[in-house]
Amino acid sequence: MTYAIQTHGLSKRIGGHTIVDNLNMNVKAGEIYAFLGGNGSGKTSTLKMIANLWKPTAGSIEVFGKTIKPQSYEYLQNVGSIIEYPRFYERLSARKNLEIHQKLSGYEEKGCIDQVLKQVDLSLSSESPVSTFSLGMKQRLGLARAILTRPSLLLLDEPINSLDPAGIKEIRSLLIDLSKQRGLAIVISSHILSELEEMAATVGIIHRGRMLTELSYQAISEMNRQSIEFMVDDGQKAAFLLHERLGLSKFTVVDAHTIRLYERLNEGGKINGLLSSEGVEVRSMVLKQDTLEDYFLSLVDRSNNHAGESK
Ligand SMILES: Nc1ncnc2c1ncn2[C@@H]1O[C@H](COP(=O)(O)OP(=O)(O)OP(=O)(O)O)[C@@H](O)[C@H]1O
Repeated sequence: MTYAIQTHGLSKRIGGHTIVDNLNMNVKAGEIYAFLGGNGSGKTSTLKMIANLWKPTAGSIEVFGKTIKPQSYEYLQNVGSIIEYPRFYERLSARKNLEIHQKLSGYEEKGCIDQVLKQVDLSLSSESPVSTFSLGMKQRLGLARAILTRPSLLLLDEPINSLDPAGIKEIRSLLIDLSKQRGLAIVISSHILSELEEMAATVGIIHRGRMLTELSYQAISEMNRQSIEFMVDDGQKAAFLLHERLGLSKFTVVDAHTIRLYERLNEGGKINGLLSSEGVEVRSMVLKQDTLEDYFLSLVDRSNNHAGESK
């Protein structure tokens, strides 16, 4: 397995506060990786360390198998990034901004500016000053600049959160295309789960500087399953009946009164009937869609409770 990024025990302390805490991140080459976490959870700080804008306090980072040192800058030729807000020479045109970037990075390939402008759908506005661009256009120009030198890894810090739904859709399909066409690994940080879960092969969830979990797409799809949630007076007895009488196995006992069933969803009435006839009181029966959002919130809850206990 080739990894675009692996961090090992990565930590950052500033002013006595640990803002990235022993973080292990694993981004495979060529995949889209959603880096999810609430405000202030440490996403930008992590990306800054991967881009060598900040030095870690502890731990290490490998990019395509090479350990990053404070003086390593060559690897950045292979890394495009938009960290925090993309800044441009506002009075200059989009094309001029890209020409300057091309010159500074020493990347000579002819025609690449036209190609990326086309890819981000800015060909028609390429001669207009950037100051006349909407936020969405600036985000797209930022992407054009980040992919201009044909990197194998893109680091995008919240590239979609300030866009309207149409803009989000556009950027999302552009990123999926880029990843497919160029085999780019893309790390996208966000605090909006629903926008990323459809496109990401892996999701990493960060909270208070710690990686709570990394999930594959397959695990995510399983999480997006439909289920029937039964609220009952006796969860154990209900579970016994489901298993022994109906031969069901795809269910989870969430707590003493809650059972979530993932099979034979069109037979809810019949199952309800059986439970009742065997003396289990069914208080409610609801069709549910588990989402990554639910999972994320439960992980954060668990982590908060754990932090509370260890104080
Ligand atoms: N230069 C700095 N000096 C001190 N503390 C900082 C600095 N930069 C960030 N922090 C703190 O580190 C924590 C993590 O911030 P970071 O910007 O990495 O989070 P984030 O997940 O990107 O948040 P957001 O989604 O709001 O951008 C926050 O508590 C923030 O206040």
